[in-house]
Amino acid sequence: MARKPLMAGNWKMNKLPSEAADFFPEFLELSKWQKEQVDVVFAVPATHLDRLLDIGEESGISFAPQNVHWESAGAFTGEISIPMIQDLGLNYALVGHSERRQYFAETDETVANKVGTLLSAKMTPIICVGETQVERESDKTVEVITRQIKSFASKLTGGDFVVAYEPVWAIGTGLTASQEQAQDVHALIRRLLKEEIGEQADTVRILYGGSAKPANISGLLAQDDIDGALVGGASLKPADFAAMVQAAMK
Ligand SMILES: O=C(CO)COP(=O)(O)O
Repeated sequence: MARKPLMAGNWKMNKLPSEAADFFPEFLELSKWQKEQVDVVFAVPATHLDRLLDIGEESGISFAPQNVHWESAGAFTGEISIPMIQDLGLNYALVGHSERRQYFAETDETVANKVGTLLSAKMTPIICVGETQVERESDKTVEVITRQIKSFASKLTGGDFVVAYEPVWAIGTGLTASQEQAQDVHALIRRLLKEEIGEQADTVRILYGGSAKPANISGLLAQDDIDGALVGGASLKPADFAAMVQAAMK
């Protein structure tokens, strides 16, 4: 099953709104990105989204928030709703990033609620899962990934979604999962999805994240069940992310 690769950058809490637009001319020039071949999404701070709409329109790059709330409106100080994101004309949203789970008390249940509301709104969640170092070392990887996938499975009632496998021990550490380690978990995720949604699981894009960079991206993308990457640090540098998008076009 040929799945169109998706290369996503996650800027996390980096760059100022006034600096954000400067990134894209250089990225587009260096990458020679062909949008028919690869989808490109940047998850940026919410303060940047409005300023980037024109760039999205002209280039075909999709922009996304790094988090959303599952309720449509109400007394949730500091939160951003899915209708607000949709009102900007955006389609993707990152949910369940391990930094949200670790530092902001995001749980399997809140992730599932966000997935449900995004799919009801016909948006495309990019749902992050991944085990910690302690969990991997105690042979709990399969158990943790299974729990995380099953926690939102009941919300998968149609619509497009993306899963990002991000082993927590590989994020920002310079440690990348080996191609084989990553492929094993991606294949597990697809098997679990198949149990829930049947053959549609073959169309779901599963991204790898965790110290992905120009030097290791081709090997990762060559794996059967790795359909792209969710890139942190290397997505802040136009030349690095351009090289990674090029790798996905080959
Ligand atoms: O968390 C990540 C992307 O969401 C990965 O970050 P790094 O690519 O910096 O390891």
